[in-house]
Amino acid sequence: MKRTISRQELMAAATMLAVVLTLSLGIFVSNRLLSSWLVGDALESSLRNWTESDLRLDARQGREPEDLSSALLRLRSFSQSFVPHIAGVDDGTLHIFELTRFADTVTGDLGSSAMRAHARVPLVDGTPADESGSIVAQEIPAAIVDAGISSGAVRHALEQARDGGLPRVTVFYSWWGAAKDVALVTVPVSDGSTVSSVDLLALDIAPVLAGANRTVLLTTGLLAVLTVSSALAVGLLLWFRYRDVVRISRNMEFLAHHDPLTSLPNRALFSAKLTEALRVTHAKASNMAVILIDVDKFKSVNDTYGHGTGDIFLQVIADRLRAVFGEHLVARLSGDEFAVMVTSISDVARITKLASDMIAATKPPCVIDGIELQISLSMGIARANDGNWRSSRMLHCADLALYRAKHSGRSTFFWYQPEMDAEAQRRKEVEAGLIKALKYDQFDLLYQPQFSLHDNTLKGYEALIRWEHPTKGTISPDVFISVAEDTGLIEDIGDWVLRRACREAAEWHDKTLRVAVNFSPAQFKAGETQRKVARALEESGLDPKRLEIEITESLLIADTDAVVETLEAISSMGVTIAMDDFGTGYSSLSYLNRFPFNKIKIDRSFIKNLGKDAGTDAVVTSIIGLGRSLDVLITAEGVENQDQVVLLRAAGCDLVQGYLFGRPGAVKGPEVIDERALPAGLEEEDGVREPAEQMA
Ligand SMILES: Nc1nc2c(ncn2[C@@H]2O[C@H](COP(=O)(O)OP(=O)(O)OP(=O)(O)O)[C@@H](O)[C@H]2O)c(=O)[nH]1
Repeated sequence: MKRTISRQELMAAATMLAVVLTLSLGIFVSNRLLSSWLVGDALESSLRNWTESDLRLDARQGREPEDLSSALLRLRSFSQSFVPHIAGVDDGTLHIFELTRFADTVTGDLGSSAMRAHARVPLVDGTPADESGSIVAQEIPAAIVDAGISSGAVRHALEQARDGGLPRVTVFYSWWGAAKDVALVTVPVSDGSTVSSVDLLALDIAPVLAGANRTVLLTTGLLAVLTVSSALAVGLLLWFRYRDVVRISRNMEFLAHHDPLTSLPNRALFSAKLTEALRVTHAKASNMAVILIDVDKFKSVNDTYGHGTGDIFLQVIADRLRAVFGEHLVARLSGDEFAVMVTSISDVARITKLASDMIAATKPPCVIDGIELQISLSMGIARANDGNWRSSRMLHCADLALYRAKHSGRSTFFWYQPEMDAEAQRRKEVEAGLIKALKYDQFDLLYQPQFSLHDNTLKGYEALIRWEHPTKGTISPDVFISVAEDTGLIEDIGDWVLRRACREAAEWHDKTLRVAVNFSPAQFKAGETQRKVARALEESGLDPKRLEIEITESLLIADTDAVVETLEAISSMGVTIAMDDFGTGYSSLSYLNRFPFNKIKIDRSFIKNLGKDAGTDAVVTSIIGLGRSLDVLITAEGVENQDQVVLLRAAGCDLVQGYLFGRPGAVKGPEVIDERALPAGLEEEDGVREPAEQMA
């Protein structure tokens, strides 16, 4: 398969090439410089250091020229004053003498075989150079060339010497920068005004080189080691950097498509895969499904145990999802929302089985830092069974099914059904209607009386909201409160109820009657709610003792200090705090410890079965007993017949509320219970249930 070279690979190759070139250049330059310094410079400076005193003219005239070579073998240095000394003296004898003398004094170091050749090259009279600038001399002596010096080098040396001046040493270098073992000494011989000839000495400088080369080799080796190790270090650094860059870009790539907390694919990746899978499904005319999963009451885990525990909780849930849906694509879409794409299974029964398995997998509790947390998941499933499905539609349909699961008691799953679209549409309309209702003041309050069973007197009313729709008539809170909670409109609606109830109660004729107002957990804002209560009291002038706030225990599931502090602040104003729907929650008794309630309202589901079921009787009796021992008033709601009243009174219940005593309506004057007037066994009329008495 043809592979293209990546930019990084090109860069690496270029870097390696640069390193090799730098290395070679470094070795060459170091060799050259060192050789030049150790050999050439040393020899030349020896020449220059030669002093007149070294050249004492204790003439031994007549010495044979052939002695010259042995004398020269001892060549050590030349003197600047060498040339002047020979100037003007008989060329042959004195010059030989001088050289001999010179050799006698300075050649000790080079050894007996140092002189490879010597020759004198007379320059052509007056015309040292031809038109081309080359030296015109007699033939280049063969002995010098044979000694290993090229004729070009000799010619060059002659050219330099023809201007006179000092003797000169030329050292030759190999291609890789090391000095060759032969050097050329050129000595201009002057007759006073012009250089008449040049003496050439080819010297074997191997002994000099032997020492120098050792140093050169050592230094070169050192340099090579340094260069190689620097190159390796640079290479290593470059490699680490490259590896980091690759790792970072891989991490970035991973993070762009995955959730860092659970390492599951994120929404972007899930949507892309879903789109692709739908395309394939369409092409193959097959089926696929999406399961949308939401953690139930996850906010309370965060609120109760902190976000750290919440994070671990999410990781545990992700692990359980992986365990059950291992073969399928599991993703975390947002906070506590996950999704699974099921492509390999298409029949409804098997997908349903998967969902049931997942619910079963939530049963074992999750233990985090010794805290046992129960996992509860709600799921919505949508299946694409034709080519018209788009990813957004799939997710939307699964979401509708999830909504149904959430509002059907949670910890369950629902399949998407086409009628859910109509339900979603209805909720949208309700939402739009609620916005208008707030704007055009379409809400109204009805009041349901609460009587004391001790003295049969009216003690107060519970305020219940109604929506007087201009075209649809009266709408029960059952229809719109859940929409208001889902959309956040509950805050404005709750505010309206509180202010209106306070204002109207302040105007009641009987200033001893209390008014009870329901607070949805969705409208309760720690730190803010007490300010709203204070403002409503201030605006209305209602005595705080006449106001009662009813909350449900779900508010206390999130047992944050802030919630308790807010309740305490409201209580300290003199307002009564009642726990509504007692007995329907998770572990009701534990919540009574968290805040000192003034009143507990037994949920109507218990009262309904009172006298019919021994177990319910026992629960109601014990709740009333609990109220007594805690010194908390007990109200029974949903009282509909006299048998219930008899049993409640026998158990010691303090207050009653229900159709038997009055439907939600307008406030009347002072009332007492006329038990003789009460119809025995009053039931719900026309199958219409008593509207929810709270906004939750
Ligand atoms: N610990 C933690 N919490 C998160 C994270 N992302 C979102 N959340 C919280 O998750 C909560 C999700 O809230 P909801 O789904 O609206 O509330 P819920 O309590 O699960 O309510 P239901 O879904 O109706 O059962 C919010 O409180 C977010 O602050 C996260 O990464 N870690």
